[in-house]
Amino acid sequence: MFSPRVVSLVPRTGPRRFMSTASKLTTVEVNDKTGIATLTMCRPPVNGQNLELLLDIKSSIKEIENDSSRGLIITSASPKVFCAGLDILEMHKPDQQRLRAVWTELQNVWCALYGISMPTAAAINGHAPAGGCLLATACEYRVMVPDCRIGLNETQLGIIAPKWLVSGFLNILPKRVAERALTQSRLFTTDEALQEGLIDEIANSKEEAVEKCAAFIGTFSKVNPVARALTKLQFRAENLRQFHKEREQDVENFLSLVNRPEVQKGIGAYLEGLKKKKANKQ
Ligand SMILES: CCCCC/C=C\C/C=C\C=C\CC(=O)SCCNC(=O)CCNC(=O)[C@H](O)C(C)(C)COP(=O)(O)OP(=O)(O)OC[C@H]1O[C@@H](n2cnc3c(N)ncnc32)[C@H](O)[C@@H]1OP(=O)(O)O
Repeated sequence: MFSPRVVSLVPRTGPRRFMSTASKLTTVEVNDKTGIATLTMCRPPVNGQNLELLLDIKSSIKEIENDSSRGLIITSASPKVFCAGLDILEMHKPDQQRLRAVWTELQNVWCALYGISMPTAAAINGHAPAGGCLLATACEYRVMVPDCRIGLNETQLGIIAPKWLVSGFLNILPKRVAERALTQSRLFTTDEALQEGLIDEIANSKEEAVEKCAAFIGTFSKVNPVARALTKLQFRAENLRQFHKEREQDVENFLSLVNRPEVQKGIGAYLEGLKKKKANKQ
């Protein structure tokens, strides 16, 4: 199902690049000068998180961790979308084993990114609803391009986002703002996100966003890396501990929710809506 990764290293002069996986759903490029790794999601058109993309993101994070990079920047190859969240097709009339694997891998990706000790930043070069927002809020810093939307819109879809999925969001926003945003399924515009503190900076292009993320990671150059790492993990340990306690039950909750006939009907209608949107554009 998932082919072994092919790692090809290009010369150490100039930026070093590894093509992360045989399937190329992500790439990892390490800048030799700064030691910062950029993980790019490349599943057109919207980086819908299907099983293969999730497995690939997880492997790339682990690869970056093992390579002892100085920091990790996550971004997207898509021009308008950072990540559209879970691939809805994975949830429509699902194969049960695959559905279980999808949710388990979403958990694994979150856990790997949220719990990594090196500095992390998201260069949000497009829309980031739901699972896209999850990735961005697992990072320590966020830079977003103008005129996009970010947020957790699960409630609108009839889903109660589990605690672990919300914990990054809650690290960033005041509880009151987070509660209102979740209950209203609010997708923040770039300007609103900056105003509320959901993102840290705005950049005019993806390149500028990546540069700003690298500058943030650079601010740690004079900080003891072990002390930094332990301090970060100390802040995140309680959320991770709670997650590990509940992760198995969380998978069962997800499966039982998605399999409910009314939810399947809702997913079908949602997919139709996305298709109609395309037809209206043409
Ligand atoms: C719907 C009910 C779900 C119930 C599930 C029950 C339990 C799940 C529990 C929790 C799950 C939580 C996490 C999640 O991530 S759920 C996913 C939520 N994601 C969204 O709601 C995003 C939907 N997409 C959009 O809003 C827009 O597409 C977007 C703003 C990202 C981009 O807009 P743009 O105008 O650029 O592009 P579109 O024309 O809309 O889309 C292009 C193309 O991509 C397809 N597509 C978009 N999003 C998804 C997706 N999440 N999964 C699969 N496919 C997606 C879209 O249909 C178009 O395809 P095509 O028509 O060109 O073939």
